[in-house]
Amino acid sequence: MEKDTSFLLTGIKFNKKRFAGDFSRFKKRKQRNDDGPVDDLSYFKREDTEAEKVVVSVNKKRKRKTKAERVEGFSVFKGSDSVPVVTDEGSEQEESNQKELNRQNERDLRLRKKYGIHVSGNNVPSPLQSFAELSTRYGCESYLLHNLVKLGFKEPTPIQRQAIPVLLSGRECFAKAPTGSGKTLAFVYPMLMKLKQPSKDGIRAVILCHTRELAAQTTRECKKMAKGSKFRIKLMTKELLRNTDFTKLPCDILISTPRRLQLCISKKKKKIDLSRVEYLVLDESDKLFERSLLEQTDSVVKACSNPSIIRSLFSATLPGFVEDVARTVMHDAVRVIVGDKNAASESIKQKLIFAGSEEGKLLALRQSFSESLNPPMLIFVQSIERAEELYGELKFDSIRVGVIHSNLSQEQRESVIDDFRAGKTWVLIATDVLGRGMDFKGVKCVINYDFPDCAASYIHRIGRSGRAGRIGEAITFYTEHDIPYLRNIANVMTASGCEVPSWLMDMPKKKWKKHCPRRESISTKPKDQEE
Ligand SMILES: Nc1ncnc2c1ncn2[C@@H]1O[C@H](COP(=O)(O)OP(=O)(O)OP(=O)(O)O)[C@@H](O)[C@H]1O
Repeated sequence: MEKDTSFLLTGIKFNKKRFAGDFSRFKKRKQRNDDGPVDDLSYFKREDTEAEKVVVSVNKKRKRKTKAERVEGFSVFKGSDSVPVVTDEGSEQEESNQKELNRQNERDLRLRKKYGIHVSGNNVPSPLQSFAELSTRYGCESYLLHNLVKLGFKEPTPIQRQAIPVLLSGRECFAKAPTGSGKTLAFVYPMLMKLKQPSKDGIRAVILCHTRELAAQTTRECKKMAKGSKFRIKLMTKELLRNTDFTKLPCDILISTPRRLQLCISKKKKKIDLSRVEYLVLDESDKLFERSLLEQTDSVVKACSNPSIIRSLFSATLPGFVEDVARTVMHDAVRVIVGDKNAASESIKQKLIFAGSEEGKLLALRQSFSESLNPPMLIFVQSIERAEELYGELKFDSIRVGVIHSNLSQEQRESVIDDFRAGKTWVLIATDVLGRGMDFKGVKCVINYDFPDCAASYIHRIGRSGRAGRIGEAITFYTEHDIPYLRNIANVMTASGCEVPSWLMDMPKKKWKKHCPRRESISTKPKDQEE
C-alpha cells in the first residue's frame, strides 16, 4: 500500500485553538511543521497493538502465497482467487506463516463475533480493530485522520470495521447494516483513500442515491470527510444538468440520483463520460433496484464501463432479489452483513398502537402531543394527498409543523429540510420520500401515522430515529386494514430485540404485497370548507 502521505498535506490548516485538546495530543510526536501530518494515532483507542503488528506482517506475507483460505461463510459471487499453492520458501518458514495466519483468522473471527459482523466471500480482509489501522495498515493520508478527529469519531462502527478493509483491498462489496450505523463513511473513506489525489482525467467516482435530498446530504458528508484535500466533489443539480458542458466538468466525485445521471448520459451533445469511473457506490441499493428506478440505475451501471471498476452496494435491507442482481454484475465480491438480516436498529423502542379508525389516529396523535411532545419528530403517511391533509389539520395547532413530498418544487423541499434541521419546525410530515437515508441527528421519535407498505419501508422509516447508537422511539398506528400485516412487523420487532405479545406472534403470516389501502380522509373539515 502507498505510504507517502505528504503530498496532500500542504495547505491543511489545523485550528489549534478550537481543537486544543486534540492538538496537544498530536503535538507530542514528530511534526513536519505546525500544520503537518498527524503522527500520533492515540486519539483512536487501540485494542491490541501487538495484534496490529501481526496484521501488518501477515498482510505483507499473504501476497497470494498461501492457499486461498475462506474466512467465513461461502463464496456468493464469482470468485477469482483459485490461486494455486506456491511454496517457494523453506517449510519451517511456511509453517510459521501458516500459524500466524491461523492466529490472525481466529482474531478476525472473534472480532466479527463481537460486533455481529457476518461475511461471505474468498479471502475476506481482516476487520479494523481501530481507526488507527487506517494509517498503520493502509497508509491513510493524515488529512483524513484529522477529519475523523474533527467529526468526533473515535471508534469505527461494525460496518466500517469490515467494509473499509474490503474496499481498500480492491474488492467489490455488498453490505447490509442497520440504519444510522455509519454506512456513508464506510464507502466514502475508502473511496477518498483509493483516489489518493484529484486528477484531471474526468469523473473517477460516482455515488448514486435514490432521492435528491439524500444526494445533497451525501455530498455534504463527503465534503466534510474530504476537507483538507483538493478533491472536486459535485452534486448533480438541476442547474448543472441544464447548463454544463460535461466534457469539461472538473469533477472527481459525482453524487447524483439515477434519473439525473441517466439524463446526462443520454444527452445528444456535451454528454457525460463515465467510462473512467473507478468507484461506483449504489447507496440504498435495494431501492435503486426497484422497478421504478431499475432502468435508470442500470443505464448508469452500464455507462460506468471501466473494466477495473470497484462497485459497492449498501443498504439497511437486503432482499433476495438484490443479491440476485448483484450476482449478475459483481465480480469476486464480499458480502458483509451486520446484525440480523430482517432487523431494525436495536436502539429503537418500537410500539404498535391500535387506533381503530382514521379519526382515532388523529385523536391519538393530538393526545400524544399534549402529553409529551418530544421534537424533532417525523410522521410518515402513505400518500401526498394524505400528507397535505394531515398538514392541513395540524398547521393551526400550536406546534410548528412542516410537510414534504414529491409534489413540492426542489426549492420548497430544500427549504422544508433546512427548517427542520434548524429546529424551525418541530414536526415534519413526510411521505416515503424521506423514509430512507436521511440523517436528522436529533430525531427522537418517528410516528407511522399510516402503516408502512412493506417491512423494508418500516425498517427504514423508523431508522430515522435512534441513529449513531442514540435511543429512539417508533410508534406505528394500525387500523382494521392493517391487521393482516401486523405479524410481519412483529417479526421485525422480535428480530430487533423488542418484546412482542404472544398473541401477535400467533397471528398468521401473510405475504406482504405493497400494502397501500384506500383510507378515509384525514381531514375533519367539511368538504365545502376545504381550501
Ligand atoms: N464511527 C462513528 N462514530 C460515531 N458516529 C458515527 C460514526 N460514523 C458515522 N457516524 C454518524 O452516524 C450517523 C449515521 O450515519 P449514516 O447516515 O452514514 O448512517 P447509515 O448507516 O447510512 O444510515 P441509513 O441506513 O439510515 O442510511 C451520522 O450522523 C454519522 O455522522
